[in-house]
Amino acid sequence: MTDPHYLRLLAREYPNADAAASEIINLNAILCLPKGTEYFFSDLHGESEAFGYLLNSASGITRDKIEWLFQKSVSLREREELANLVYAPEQVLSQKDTGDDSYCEWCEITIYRLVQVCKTVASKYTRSKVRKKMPETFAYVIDELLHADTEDTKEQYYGEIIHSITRTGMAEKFIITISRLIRQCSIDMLHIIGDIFDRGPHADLVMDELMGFHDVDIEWGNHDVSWMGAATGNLALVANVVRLGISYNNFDLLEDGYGINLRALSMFAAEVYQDDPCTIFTPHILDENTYDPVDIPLAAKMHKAIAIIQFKLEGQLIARHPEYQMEDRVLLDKIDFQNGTVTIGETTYPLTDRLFPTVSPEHPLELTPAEEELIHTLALSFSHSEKLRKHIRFLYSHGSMYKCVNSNLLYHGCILMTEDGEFDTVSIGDKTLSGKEYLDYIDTQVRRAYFAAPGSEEQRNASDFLWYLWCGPKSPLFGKSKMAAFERYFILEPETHTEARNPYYNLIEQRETCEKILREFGLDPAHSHIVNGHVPVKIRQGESPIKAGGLLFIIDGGISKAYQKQTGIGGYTLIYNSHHLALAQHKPYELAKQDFSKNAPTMQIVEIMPRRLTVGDTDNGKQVAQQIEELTELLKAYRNGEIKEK
Ligand SMILES: O=P(O)(O)OC[C@H]1O[C@](O)(COP(=O)(O)O)[C@@H](O)[C@@H]1O
Ligand SMILES: [Mn+2]
Repeated sequence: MTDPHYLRLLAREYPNADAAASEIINLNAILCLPKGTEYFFSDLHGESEAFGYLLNSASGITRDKIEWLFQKSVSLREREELANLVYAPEQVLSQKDTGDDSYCEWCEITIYRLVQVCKTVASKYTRSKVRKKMPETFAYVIDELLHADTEDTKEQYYGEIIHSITRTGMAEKFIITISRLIRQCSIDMLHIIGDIFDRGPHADLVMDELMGFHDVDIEWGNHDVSWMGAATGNLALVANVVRLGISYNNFDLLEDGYGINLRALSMFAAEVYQDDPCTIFTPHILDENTYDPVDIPLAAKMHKAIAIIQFKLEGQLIARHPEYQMEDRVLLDKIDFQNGTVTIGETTYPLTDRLFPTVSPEHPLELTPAEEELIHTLALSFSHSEKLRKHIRFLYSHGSMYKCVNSNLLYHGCILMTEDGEFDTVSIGDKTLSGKEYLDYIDTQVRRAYFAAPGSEEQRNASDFLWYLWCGPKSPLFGKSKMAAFERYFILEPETHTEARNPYYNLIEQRETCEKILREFGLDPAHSHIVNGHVPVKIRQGESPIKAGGLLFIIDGGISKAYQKQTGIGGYTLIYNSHHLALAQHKPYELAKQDFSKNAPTMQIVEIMPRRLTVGDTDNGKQVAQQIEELTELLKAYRNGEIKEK
């Protein structure tokens, strides 16, 4: 029974029985439409070009539609061109000879074909939903073209519209617009399961793309919270993102993308480490910088300078938070500067680099005055970056620790577990949290770091907690026993580099574990799945992204170039449409872009739906059904006179 007060509010929008009844009819029609296509990504790691391509090609969804429509009537070469046009219209158009006699004819035929493709992809949506996706300029024309039927008179009308588009010199603009609409209709919802940032060259462009997308949610990854923490002024995280950025040669992103001024750091590093080659700090060069080509030996010095600052700041942060129980992660104070060794636990190891001009053996965690000034200058640069502010805001407004959507549970890292398959517990104050409750608690803290009064104790603690989420042993975003950054720089012995994964990663091979997790989040294991990112699936070593007989998918397949050696592929995407759930395995983008048609993704249908799913089967459908119920009550209230019609 709907609250009468609410019914009165509803009556303002639907002032009489006819209005309520016609909305009920509309909503019922929506429930019968096929469910829209959901598209899942994870671990984009700044690979904006590869992402753009995967997004625009929708893992071949559009190509399939083109095949279905034109296989018998259009040559393969032209079908390829049409698909490429939908993915990257500007690029294809720029290669056309506009002076050619047949150019106008090509435009008209192309527009005609694009309209057919658009009709097919838009057929899943109501007219009004498609209209909302249309840019104003061509909204009326596209609407007419999509809904003109093919009787003779209409055919003429149709031809006339296309003709006048080319005659008025608007063909290119129209092609770009309708291609975009096709792309937008191919994907109804986009889910990004964390780690947009770090390693690859342009997380900023990935964020721009996401912000322009009509329906997107983000499940935060450990790299994302690290940037969120840097933006909220956490100095250890400022150092961390700068260190990772330099170590992957992401100068374009830092300086040009976000306007982070690295001049002070480069001057400091050049001076302090002038005679030190800083060899072990040589950055990985996966991509060249366009705007900020950097001198590699200088970048190595900057890398070392910021790494040392980070280790000091982390030591201070750990001291501020005994509850994190991470004292064993402070290693600068375990160095024997005279002998050039470090002692971890019972074992003493020689250091690969013994030059620490800024570390005082008596107070190893203290920043020098110059380091202090430097890190504050950098932090200021982060908080002043308008672009970064917009992107972080979006991570907050569209992001969360996890999401349950259409019977799928999405999160980046893991749900902490003990060896014997129980949810691991964490003590926070006088509470003991685990599973969903712990994730909810974290979600609140992450928001507090951004929204609490700047500089308040509450805000500073929450912001330090973002650092814990980056690398703490009980961080479900990290899911490993320790972050061995210090060891990987300074110690050769590989056993010190091991970061033990949480038992979760073995346990998810069993159905039982995944069922338990799904139930914890209120989902029925018989109809639900978990989608997870974070750990690259080592296909070369026989690992599979499909766990527990298809209850869980790990879709970190190496869109990030840094991981392609391990995974052997260019990443996974998951597609959930009205017919099935499918896993697309992509070729590395560098290879794919040499010839897209020969390097199409391999699709594996992992689950076929028992019948074609409709909007009525989705979460959104449940809301629509609820609205129908409320409107039906309103209608009743109008009819029995409880509420007066207007
Ligand atoms: O190889 P890099 O870039 O130094 O990064 C290694 C670090 O990244 C991590 O793998 C975390 O990043 P991911 O979330 O991408 O796995 C740490 O466990 C590890 O210490
Ligand atoms: Mn991760």
